[in-house]
Parts: sequence; C-alpha cells; structure tokens
Amino acid sequence: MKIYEGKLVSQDIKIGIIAARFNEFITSKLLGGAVDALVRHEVKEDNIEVAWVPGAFEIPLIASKMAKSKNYDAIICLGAVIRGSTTHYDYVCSEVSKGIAHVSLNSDTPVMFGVLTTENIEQAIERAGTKAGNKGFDCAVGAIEMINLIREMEKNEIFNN
Ligand SMILES: Nc1c(NC[C@H](O)[C@H](O)[C@H](O)CO)[nH]c(=O)[nH]c1=O
Ligand SMILES: CC(=O)[C@@H](O)COP(=O)(O)O
Repeated sequence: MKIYEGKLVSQDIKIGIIAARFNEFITSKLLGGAVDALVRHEVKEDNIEVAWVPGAFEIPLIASKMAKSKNYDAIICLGAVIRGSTTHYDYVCSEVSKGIAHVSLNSDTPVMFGVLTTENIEQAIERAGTKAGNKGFDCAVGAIEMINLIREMEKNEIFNN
C-alpha cells in the first residue's frame, strides 16, 4: 500500500493571499494567522504576496488572475461573511465558495477556502484567533501540505496519464 501525504516543509514555496477588506476587524486577524503559520513553517516573507479586495465576492476574480499567472504554488483566500438582515449573505457565500472551487480545479493550483461564513460576529471572532482557533492559520498549513502532496505525487509520476 502506498500512502502519499504532504510534509510541512517549505523549500521555495511561493504563496498568494487574498484578503477581503469587508469586516476587516476579523479578516486582518485571519491574515495575521496565515502569515504567522507560513513564517513559522519557514516560508520566506519575500515569497508571500497579499492582495486586498473590497469584499469576499471579489476574491474569486483575483484568485483566478493569481492562479493564471503561475507565480504561486498555492493561493489562500481569506474573508468573513457575516449574515445580515437580508438574503444577500446567501448569495455572497454561494458565489464565493463556488468561485474559489472553480479556480482551484481549473488552474490545478491549491486555492484554500479561508472565508468565514457565520451567523453572527461572535462566531467570526471565535474563528479568528480565539476559542475556535484561527482559520487563516489552518488554511496556511493546509496550503503547505497540499503543495508538498502534489510535488510528492508528481515526483512519483502518479498523475501521468
Ligand atoms: N456583507 C459582506 C460582504 N458584502 C460585500 C460583497 O462581498 C461585495 O464586496 C459587494 O457585494 C460588492 O461586489 N462582503 C464580505 O466579505 N463580508 C460580508 O459580510
Ligand atoms: C453578508 C452580507 O452581505 C450582509 O452582511 C449584508 O447585510 P444585510 O443583509 O443586512 O444588507
């Protein structure tokens, strides 16, 4: 039985991060967690590039452009969509999640979904560095794992058709 898994090592890893400015009180904490995880796993700061977009809905477009550039080994998408009093929340969440998944599959690039979708501000705060951890940190570790998993499987010619 052969098992492949991505090691948490970071030789010459280049990361693109997209952060939504909407609910910046939350998304800045997600960004801090992601950068902390990357640096503590020895990703060079010069190899981390951050793009700020107005809101989560704009993330997929920039993710697509970053992925098409082939300048990044993985892309991390960070946002905080918090339900309001209309159905706008449902449309934003749906399109952002579909859009990010579409970019990842169409570009063969790991695009990590670090967009909080919460019922209230308290749930967002809990997931941005308090009692439920930091989803930005988690996504960054996942990005390193995915990059190394793909590299390992490619080295073993697993994807050769
Ligand atoms: N309500 C939230 C939004 N709304 C804004 C949209 O993401 C988008 O920027 C706007 O519709 C213009 O295209 N964005 C969030 O990131 N979080 C929210 O809670
Ligand atoms: C997620 C949203 O778009 C939401 O915060 C907007 O609030 P509202 O539905 O009250 O306009």
